Amino acid sequence: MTDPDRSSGPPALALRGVSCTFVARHAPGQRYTAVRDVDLTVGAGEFVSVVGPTGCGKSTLLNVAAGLLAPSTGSVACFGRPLQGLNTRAGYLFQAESLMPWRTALGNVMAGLEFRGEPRAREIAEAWLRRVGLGLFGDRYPHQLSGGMRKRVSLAQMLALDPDVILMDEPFSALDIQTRQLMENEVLALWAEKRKAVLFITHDLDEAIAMSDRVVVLSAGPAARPIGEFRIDIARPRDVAEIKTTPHFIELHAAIWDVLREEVLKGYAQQLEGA
Ligand SMILES: Nc1ncnc2c1ncn2[C@@H]1O[C@H](COP(=O)(O)OP(=O)(O)OP(=O)(O)O)[C@@H](O)[C@H]1O
Repeated sequence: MTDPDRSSGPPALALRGVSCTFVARHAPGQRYTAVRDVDLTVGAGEFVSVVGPTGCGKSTLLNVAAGLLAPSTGSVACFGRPLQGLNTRAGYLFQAESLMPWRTALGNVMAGLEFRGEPRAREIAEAWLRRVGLGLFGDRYPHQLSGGMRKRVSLAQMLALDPDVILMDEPFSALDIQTRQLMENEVLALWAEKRKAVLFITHDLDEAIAMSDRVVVLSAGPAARPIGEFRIDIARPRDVAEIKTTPHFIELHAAIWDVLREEVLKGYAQQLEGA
């Protein structure tokens, strides 16, 4: 297995000195700095999670990496090239449902491939549906599938396009715990095959540790920034449910929670003030 530290070449993603300022939601004349001066890299083949209190700016950073949001200051590079507009080397998986309700599962997985003009769109989409365990469900519409199945279709849709960088924003948070653990294991198994760079956003520390090579902790906002970084030296392949009871996992959890706890309390207090 390749050690991401030893991979040569530029990182898959490099955010340098990134700040994002918005018009404040509750005070339109004022500006709100969500994140300030953030340096964040994801090496080629590396799985990096960002955790932080609610509203600290995790999704903002992901949107910057996706090219959906231009930072107010700072720069973003993907494999050494400055990002201009959408990050075309990245694939996304978001928390929200993203399937087209008027297309079947197969039709949804085929959509991006067709858009690209891929002549083997159907064949590739069928193969990916089988890979995510939905080979027999290609003709179902999203409303005829369970939440977990819909998430699998979204995963197949994203992976079928073979992105070099995968961006995930709390993709499994709406799923029940058993489905969630199955999906996490499946994502890890698929990831292990190709070792694409992953930037994974979650507020769930257990999930972050279980999945990642590295966990970055963001401070509470405003002007959130990374305040801790932890290498997760747990052997792979991992079973996300099983490793949570191992002494090393518990040790890592305690060390990261030690940094995160105060920020979570700050974030929670801010949320109550804003309510
Ligand atoms: N377009 C915008 N306009 C104004 N404020 C914004 C905008 N986007 C984000 N914000 C603010 O920036 C801060 C960071 O938001 P963001 O969604 O990145 O946080 P998060 O850490 O992903 O939150 P959560 O954990 O709740 O998903 C929040 O206070 C949010 O209200």
